[in-house]
Amino acid sequence: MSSVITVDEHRARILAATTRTALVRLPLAEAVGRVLAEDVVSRWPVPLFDNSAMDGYAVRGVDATKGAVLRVVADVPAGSALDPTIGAGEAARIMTGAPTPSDADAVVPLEHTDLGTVITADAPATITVTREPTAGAHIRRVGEDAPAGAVAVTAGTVLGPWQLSAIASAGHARVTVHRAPRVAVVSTGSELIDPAGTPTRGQIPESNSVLLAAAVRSAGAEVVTVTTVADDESALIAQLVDLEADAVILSGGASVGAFDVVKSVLDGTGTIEFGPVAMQPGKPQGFGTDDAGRLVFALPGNPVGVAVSFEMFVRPALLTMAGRSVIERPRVTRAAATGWRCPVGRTQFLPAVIDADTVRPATAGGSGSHLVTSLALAHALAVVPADVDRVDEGDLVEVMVLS
Ligand SMILES: Nc1nc2c(c(=O)[nH]1)N[C@H]1C(S)=C(S)[C@@H](COP(=O)(O)OP(=O)(O)OC[C@H]3O[C@@H](n4cnc5c(N)ncnc54)[C@H](O)[C@@H]3O)O[C@H]1N2
Ligand code: MOO
Repeated sequence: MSSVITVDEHRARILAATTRTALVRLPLAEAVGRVLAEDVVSRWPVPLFDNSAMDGYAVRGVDATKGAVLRVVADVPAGSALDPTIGAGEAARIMTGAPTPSDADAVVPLEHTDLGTVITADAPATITVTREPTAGAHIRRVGEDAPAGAVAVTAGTVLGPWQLSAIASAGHARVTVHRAPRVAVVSTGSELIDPAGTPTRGQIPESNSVLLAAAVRSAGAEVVTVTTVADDESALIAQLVDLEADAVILSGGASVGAFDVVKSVLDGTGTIEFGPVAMQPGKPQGFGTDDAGRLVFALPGNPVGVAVSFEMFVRPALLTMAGRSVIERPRVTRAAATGWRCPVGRTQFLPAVIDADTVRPATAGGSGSHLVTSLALAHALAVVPADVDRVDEGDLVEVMVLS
């Protein structure tokens, strides 16, 4: 893969090699962010039974005229299995969520009685109705949300808090989902030190693994290891042996430098190939499947290149592995608030700031792949085609929205 290929070609190659993870049964508490693999069918109607939407009194509507005095003959708290008989001129005190007695056809809220919301341990002997209920008032009917046997959540849905709540209500404590992809992050470079360290000449704080691990987690995948290794072939090989991962993301050492060990160690292993992709930043890329079947992404070391490469190549693959069908970021069109230069022959991905109408570079320094601080300001990537050499103020620009 030494001739230049396009971003789309590289992506297609990656996605062709990407398969979904195995199915697992997970308790609901562990399933947030996972993709549901099969429809979840409600075991019962939702709500399960007619119940009160208010704290108040279950009544026969015909009796509950304004000013009527009703005898309170029963007390029905939530969780009660009681189904008291309610005769003419009678009522049952009832709490929100409690099953409405079969004889009742309306609920009078506490506020619509002479006693108001003053609560006593025991139900009062009588109440006076101060506002007449409409027919069926404040009764939540069995199955009005969903009938028994209905599909509560469909296969393919990404499980968030609301979906998990619907599944629990449908009577299921576990779900069948695609297992979270397991990802190892390996930064390479003899110049890298811990961010809390004191750099001597030539050293810099290691930031790519911080970005990648956070990005992997944001994409709903699991980070199994995060390591930094020097530009040393045997150290890198030792690091890669026995990695329990579906995918390995490396940064640095992907280009043509004398000490680019990632390329020298991995090029030709399994299906892994290195070569330039017509993009800026992120030109030197390596990708393939290693002998253990793991997807290997060898990203260039420059931090903005790492950020862009993750967005364009790694994230879509991780989402595909996790069973997602939507793997693209939304794209919008905005007018450039200012002009900037673009590299001819490479699609430009520029960290950008957008508002309702405009897009502008996140940094005044242009699109350099080393401008790591610009990433903190950006929440979008401006995408400028390879044949454009500059964007002028007012030009319409396509933008990927990242958050
Ligand atoms: N003669 C040529 N030189 C370069 C070419 C080329 O085509 N011919 N391509 C340039 C481009 S474009 C890129 S991008 C870089 C990519 O090089 P590598 O993938 O080998 O990356 P490194 O050299 O290891 O690092 C580049 C840069 O990023 C810094 N870095 C690396 N890792 C980290 C990290 N974990 N945290 C923070 N910063 C990191 C590193 O110090 C370098 O400054 O090659 C060009 N050269
Ligand atoms: O492709 Mo490199 O990331 O432009 O500097």
